[in-house]
Amino acid sequence: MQLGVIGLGRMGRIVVDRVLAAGHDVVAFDLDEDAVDAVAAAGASPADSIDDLCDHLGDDKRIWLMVPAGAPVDATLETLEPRLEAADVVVDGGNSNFHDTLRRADACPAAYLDCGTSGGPASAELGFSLMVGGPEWAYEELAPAFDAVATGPAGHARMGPSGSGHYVKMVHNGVEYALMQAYGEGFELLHEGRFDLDLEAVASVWNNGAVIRSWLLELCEEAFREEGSDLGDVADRVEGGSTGTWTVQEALEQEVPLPLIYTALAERHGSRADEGRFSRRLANRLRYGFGRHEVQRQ
Ligand SMILES: NC(=O)C1=CN([C@@H]2O[C@H](COP(=O)(O)OP(=O)(O)OC[C@H]3O[C@@H](n4cnc5c(N)ncnc54)[C@H](O)[C@@H]3O)[C@@H](O)[C@H]2O)C=CC1
Ligand SMILES: O=C(CO)[C@H](O)[C@H](O)COP(=O)(O)O
Repeated sequence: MQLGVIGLGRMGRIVVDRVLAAGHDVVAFDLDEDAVDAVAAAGASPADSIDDLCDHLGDDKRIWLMVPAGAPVDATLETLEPRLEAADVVVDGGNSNFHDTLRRADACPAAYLDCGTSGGPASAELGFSLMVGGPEWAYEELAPAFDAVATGPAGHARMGPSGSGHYVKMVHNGVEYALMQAYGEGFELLHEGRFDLDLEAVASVWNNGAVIRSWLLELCEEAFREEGSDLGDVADRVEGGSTGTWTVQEALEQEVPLPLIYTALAERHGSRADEGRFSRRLANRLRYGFGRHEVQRQ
């Protein structure tokens, strides 16, 4: 198949590389010319505008957006839409708010797939977990691309109609916040408590057979190995927060109590007062582990 990819940052570059590695053709565009040059060197056809990308793709366009959520998605769609028809398919692989997705799917002349993407840049080798919403025929049509970008056929599934993919990813991120908070609190007690412990060794032994082993715990182990048991100069400041806020807002609307996820979100807000809490310093470092988000340092 031939796939157009718009947005070639940390995540879009991986989409391009994995789709090329699976033997498909890629036409790629980004506002950043250096990013376009880099994927051209890797084998993609470069486009110097969205119109140029559409010219390369011809009829039955398949286009994957991997730009930041919010205004960049609307700006991209505004330019794309005059070039789209009902037989075309657009995938939004970013962390868009599902309310925005419902509005966009309704307005888009093409079939619109919302694709929640989990795994982060650290999963370039393994592939991502993809949660897809939208028309079934469009999901089937894009299956070769999903197979390539995900860990394989088991790494993607259609969740339901438009919006459901981003809805499931929003809840996934709420769970991510709560898990980071739980590990952070446990390690904070171990760090502040009555024994002088090697936290890399604790994380390592927990990752070998313990009930609480997980990828996030492997990233805790990596963080202690690279920063030391006291996390060095990693600051008590956790950035991000939009996806957790949406999860809590939706829980309030649905009257479903989510005290753990709310508390984890509130801890992020609290971290902006910089009180030096160990749990938040670990959460700050873990966001680098999975998302390559910049580590805030003291
Ligand atoms: N980094 C992560 O761990 C994950 C990120 N995501 C989501 O994936 C999306 C992309 O994230 P990243 O790759 O991390 O961001 P990034 O900031 O690394 O890359 C974004 C790219 O989009 C380009 N861009 C921005 N506006 C554009 C426009 N109007 N037209 C064309 N290109 C444009 C930028 O030049 C940049 O190269 C976001 O929605 C993010 O929330 C989803 C899962 C994990
Ligand atoms: O989706 C992700 C991981 O699953 C991204 O890393 C996202 O940026 C994390 O959310 P936040 O920025 O709110 O921490």
